[in-house]
Amino acid sequence: MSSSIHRQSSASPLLQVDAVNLEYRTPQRTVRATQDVSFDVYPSDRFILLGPSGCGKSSLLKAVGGFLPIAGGQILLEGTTITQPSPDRVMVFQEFDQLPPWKTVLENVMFGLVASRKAGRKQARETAKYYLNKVGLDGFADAYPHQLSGGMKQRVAIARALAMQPKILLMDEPFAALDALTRRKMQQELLSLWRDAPFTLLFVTHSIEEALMIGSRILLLSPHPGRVRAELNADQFSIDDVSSPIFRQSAQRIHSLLFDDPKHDGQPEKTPLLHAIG
Ligand SMILES: Nc1ncnc2c1ncn2[C@@H]1O[C@H](COP(=O)(O)OP(=O)(O)OP(=O)(O)O)[C@@H](O)[C@H]1O
Repeated sequence: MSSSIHRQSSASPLLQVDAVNLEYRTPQRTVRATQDVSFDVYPSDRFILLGPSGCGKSSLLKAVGGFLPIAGGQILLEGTTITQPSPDRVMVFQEFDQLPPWKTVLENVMFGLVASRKAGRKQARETAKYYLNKVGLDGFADAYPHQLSGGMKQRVAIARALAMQPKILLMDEPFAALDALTRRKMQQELLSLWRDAPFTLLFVTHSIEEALMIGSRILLLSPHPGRVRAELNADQFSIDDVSSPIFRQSAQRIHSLLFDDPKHDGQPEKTPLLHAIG
């Protein structure tokens, strides 16, 4: 896989998240979800947001998706401020019920293309078939979501997202509800899809192992409210390395960066730490 370090020297960032504060306001109180979070995502990055539960990973993804207004800072896609959802940012969620159950698998994948007028019905059908084939589901085009396993439903959600050819694919713990074997298979399949035709991925997980396997770059966030702890290059690992000593050492190092460094506790990072791991 190509290194994002080289891309960074030649390409402009696709996505710029600049000193972003996110808040949830209720009549009783305001919850600060992230504080001064900054990062850049370059074309074809597999960029991971990694941190403990409640550090604001999903909130950041929602803000990039245009579903959550920001309380401070700015988010730019190709230099333009994100203010609302758009088909150029498509989200895949953890939940298996993200597919309308009354539509067949094929109709589910076609739907966004037709609704957004990216394609007419005929072309949407062809594109949908192409991506269903890519995720190994061409035999299930006429099935309904309730006839599929959890892994198959996630494959449909991925096919539906890729069919839209978004500028950036947003994935919120998409494999977290799967059993361990299916999860590993889906991770492999996602990387294989990326190798076939690289896309830009912003992927949320709280699994250090998954971050190292999937990511080319990893942003570590501190516990609630999320602040940047460090940014890592992680392009050197493949799924086959998962049992290797160097992989284990890197996972341990990330664990320490996330949880063991007392000098960062409660202190917002002024400058994200840049590390190369491995
Ligand atoms: N709708 C909401 N209303 C109020 N507070 C919220 C809401 N959604 C999230 N929060 C709060 O914002 C903070 C960040 O939540 P978020 O879901 O973004 O974290 P996360 O890192 O994705 O967590 P997890 O890994 O558990 O999904 C948490 O303190 C959470 O309680």
